[in-house]
Amino acid sequence: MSTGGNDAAQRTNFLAVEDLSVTYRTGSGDVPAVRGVDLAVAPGTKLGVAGESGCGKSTIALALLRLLPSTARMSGRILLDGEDVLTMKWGRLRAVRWAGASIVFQGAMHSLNAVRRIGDQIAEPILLHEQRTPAEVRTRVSALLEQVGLPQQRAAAYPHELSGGQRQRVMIAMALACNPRLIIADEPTTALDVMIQAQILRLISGLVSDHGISMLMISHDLSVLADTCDRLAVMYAGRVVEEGAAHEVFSTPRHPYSEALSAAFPRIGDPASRRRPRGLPGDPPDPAALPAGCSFRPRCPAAQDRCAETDPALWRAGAERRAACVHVLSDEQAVELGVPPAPAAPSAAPPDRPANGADPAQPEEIR
Ligand SMILES: Nc1ncnc2c1ncn2[C@@H]1O[C@H](COP(=O)(O)OP(=O)(O)OP(=O)(O)O)[C@@H](O)[C@H]1O
Repeated sequence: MSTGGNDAAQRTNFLAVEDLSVTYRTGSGDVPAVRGVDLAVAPGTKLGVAGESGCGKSTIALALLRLLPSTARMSGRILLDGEDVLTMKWGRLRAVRWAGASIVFQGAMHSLNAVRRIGDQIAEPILLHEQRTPAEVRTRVSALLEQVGLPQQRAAAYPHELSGGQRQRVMIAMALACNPRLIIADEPTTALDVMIQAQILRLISGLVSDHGISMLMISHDLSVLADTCDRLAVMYAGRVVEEGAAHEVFSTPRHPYSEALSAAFPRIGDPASRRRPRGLPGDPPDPAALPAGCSFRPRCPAAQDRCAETDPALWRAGAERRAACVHVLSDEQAVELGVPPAPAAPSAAPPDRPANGADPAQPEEIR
C-alpha cells in the first residue's frame, strides 16, 4: 500500500517511510503492530498521524529513530533526507538523533530526569552534538527557554517545580536544541488540560513553521491534527486507511473509520462542532488475530459481504487522496482490481453516510 506518490515526489520528501512493518516478538506470539505503512513529509510541512490507542502510532514514532525495544523486528525503509535510518551505522544514527530529527514524547514528567536541573537537561544534546564553550551553551539554553515562553531563570529549576505545561515547553526546547530538520511530536499534549493543550499546540506549530522544520504529529484527536497539520494519515490496526489534505480528510472523510474519528472529535469553533460528539462502538482488533478481509469490517456501519473477502489497498479517492475501502471504487474499478462488485441494494448505510448511520442533512444539534 502506498501514500507516497511518485519517485520524484519521494526524492523531495524530507521523510519518506516506505512499506514499514514492525512486529513485536512476545512470549505469546508475534504482534504485527505496523503493517506496510508508507508516509511522506515534504520539507517544512506537517503530517498528522491519527488513530485509536493501539493502532501503531507510537511504534512508528519510535521506529523513525530506531528507539524500539530489541523485541521489535522492522522491515521496509525510513528515508531521512534520502538516508535509510534502518541501515545506518550506530555513529551516524547518534548524529541524526537530535540534530536530524528529534522527538517530543507524551508525558514530560516521565521523559525528564527528576533530579537534574532543566537547564542542564536542555544543554545535554547541545554538548553531545556541538563543539561549544560552556558560555555559548548557557546562552543557547537561555535563548531556547525564551523561544518556548519560559523565563531564562527557570534553567535552575527541577522538573517538579514546573507545571505540566511548563514541563512540556522544556521538552519542546530540548527537541529544538540542535536545530533538527524534523520534529516528531507523539501526543505532545495528552496529559495537559484543554486550555494548556491549545497553547502548547500553537507553540509547537508556530515554532516549526518559523524555523522551516518538518513535523510528524501523532494524536488520537483528528480535529487537533486538522487544525495543526497540512496532511493527515489515518491509521487503523497497524495500517494507513486514509491519507490526504488535513482539512479534507477531517471535513469530508472517505473511509468510514476516518468518518467515525471525525465525528468523535468535532472541531472547536466550527459550526459542525454544534453536533454532539459521537463515539465509535466496539474495540480495535487484536493485532495478533485480525479479522479476514478489511480489519475495520466488524465495526463498520457500511460493511458489505464483499468486505470479508477483500483486504483493501490504499486506492485513489480524489486528487492527492487515498482510502483503503471498497466504497471508493467504481464498479468498473472493482472489476479491474478483481474486487467483488457492490451488491445491487445496499445491505447497510450508504457509504456517504456518517459512521452511525445518521442523515448528514439532519445534524444532531446540542440544545
Ligand atoms: N513492546 C511491545 N511488545 C509487544 N507488543 C507491543 C509493544 N509495544 C506496543 N505493542 C503493541 O503494538 C500495538 C501498537 O502499539 P502502539 O503503542 O504503537 O499504538 P498507539 O497507537 O501508539 O497506542 P497509544 O496511543 O495507546 O500509545 C498494540 O497492540 C500494542 O499492544
